[in-house]
Amino acid sequence: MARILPVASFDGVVFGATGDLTMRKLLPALFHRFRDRQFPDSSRIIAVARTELDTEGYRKRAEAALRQHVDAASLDEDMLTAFLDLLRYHLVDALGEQGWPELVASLNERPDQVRAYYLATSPDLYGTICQRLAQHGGITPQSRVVLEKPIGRDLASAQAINNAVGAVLPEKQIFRIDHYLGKETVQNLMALRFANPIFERLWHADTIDHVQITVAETVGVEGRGGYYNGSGALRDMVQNHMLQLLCLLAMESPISLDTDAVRDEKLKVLRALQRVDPHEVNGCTVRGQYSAGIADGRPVPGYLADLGAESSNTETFVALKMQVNSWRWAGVPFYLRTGKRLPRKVSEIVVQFRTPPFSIYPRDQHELQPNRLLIRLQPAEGMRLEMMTKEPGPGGLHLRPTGLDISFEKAFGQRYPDAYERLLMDVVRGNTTLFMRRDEVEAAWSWVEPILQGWNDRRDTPRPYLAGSWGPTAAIAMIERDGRTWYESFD
Ligand SMILES: NC(=O)C1=CN([C@@H]2O[C@H](COP(=O)(O)OP(=O)(O)OC[C@H]3O[C@@H](n4cnc5c(N)ncnc54)[C@H](OP(=O)(O)O)[C@@H]3O)[C@@H](O)[C@H]2O)C=CC1
Ligand SMILES: O=C1O[C@H](COP(=O)(O)O)[C@@H](O)[C@H](O)[C@H]1O
Repeated sequence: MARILPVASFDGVVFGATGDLTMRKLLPALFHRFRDRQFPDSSRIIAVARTELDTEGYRKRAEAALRQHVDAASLDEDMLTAFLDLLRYHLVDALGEQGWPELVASLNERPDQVRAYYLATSPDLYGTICQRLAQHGGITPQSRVVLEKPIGRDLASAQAINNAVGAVLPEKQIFRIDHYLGKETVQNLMALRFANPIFERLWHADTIDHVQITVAETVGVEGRGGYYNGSGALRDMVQNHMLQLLCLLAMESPISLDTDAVRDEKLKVLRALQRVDPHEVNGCTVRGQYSAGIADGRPVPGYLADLGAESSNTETFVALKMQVNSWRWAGVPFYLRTGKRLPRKVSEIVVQFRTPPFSIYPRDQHELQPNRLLIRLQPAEGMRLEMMTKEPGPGGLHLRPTGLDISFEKAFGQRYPDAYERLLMDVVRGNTTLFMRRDEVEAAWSWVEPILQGWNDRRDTPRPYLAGSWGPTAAIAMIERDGRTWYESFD
């Protein structure tokens, strides 16, 4: 069983409490932590939104969401009742006056309590919510604010949000969440690299041919079109999750596990990314938008039908070829791809090692060289080192690729907590290690912006791809032009 490190009693305030993220991710995560008695029942979870509800009405919505999103084996009825008792609802319009005095008065009944404000709303509201909280006396020395990604939609809006929030709270009390950093398998990337000298010796342009990062989803836009259509795959997934994965793969070893030591090294990678000038987007980016096809074995509509729109220039898929300008990575391409309505839900990293031009083995055997490390972030979390082995038995020499496999479930024999479970508890602890620092967010936007500009300058439209396919064929062409191919593990 995983070690449970209890946290202090807290007041958690969720703005956006009737939304998809709260119902599908935040409440289930808090329930699991409560069920494991990681926080005391003197804590309060205060739900905030505009919808006309009272606390009883909100508890009913929360119960329905928990019954839908928490596995039945974990849904102990007594625990569920006790958890729902922690919930309170406040009707507050972030842009209006209604509800603010009552909300803050309720919170200030316990002025010394750890107070975590989770902003699960559109990023446009982050500054206003923080300013209103300050105006009404809701910011205390024990207050933290959690900002969901993407923070803004470009560098300027990100800076404006960071300035507005930073005017109310110091950096160490601002938690910019990227839930991928809460995934155990993502945290394990640092252990893989910096706790295993064997890999650190190989982690270099001399031995690595290229790296692939795939974050594939089978879902479509799922009713989130209002947000997603203004975002697209580049802002939604690359500017945050995938660049964070790339940072952890490419960074130098931090001098310690101290929060800023780790974040300093990630920042260096973001600043070393080869800038894609707007006129270069064609050669190193591919955009796609899913059309009607098949998902999870059933017919599904295309993005426009999901959106209820006649047209949209929003990409639901993006593939990129990137370079990190450092001595370690010079000349090693990083291929990234992410999309909705792809054939499988999988997040996977492939480190392809170089195959030497010479071998003592026959050429037809030599060319089979897998010679790669697979890191499966989800599902079936684990790793596989693919290597050549001699087929047993007589009849000449035959080599076969096989794998050295680690299944984290088998190795550790326990439930993997959802990323939000760990991150929410770190917010209560005040531990910002697994959160993004302001300069990281802004450096990521600085790299993404010229690509957005290039697409805009070219009036680029996303290529259609069948739902259930691996995206536009141009994404395959992009990597195959370099004599490589996307790796698709089907186990
Ligand atoms: N959903 C997901 O899977 C993920 C979402 N995110 C991020 O989380 C945030 C929320 O996303 P999501 O839950 O999908 O969005 P939704 O549109 O589902 O929910 C938005 C929430 O904000 C509330 N809200 C809107 N306007 C106001 C206002 N003026 N005052 C107070 N509350 C308001 C809405 O409630 P009401 O209308 O009742 O006021 C609703 O609860 C976004 O920033 C998104 O990028 C990040 C990762 C994943
Ligand atoms: O942040 C987001 O992530 C989810 C995918 O998260 P995962 O943990 O299931 O891989 C994605 O569906 C959503 O569009 C995006 O906003």
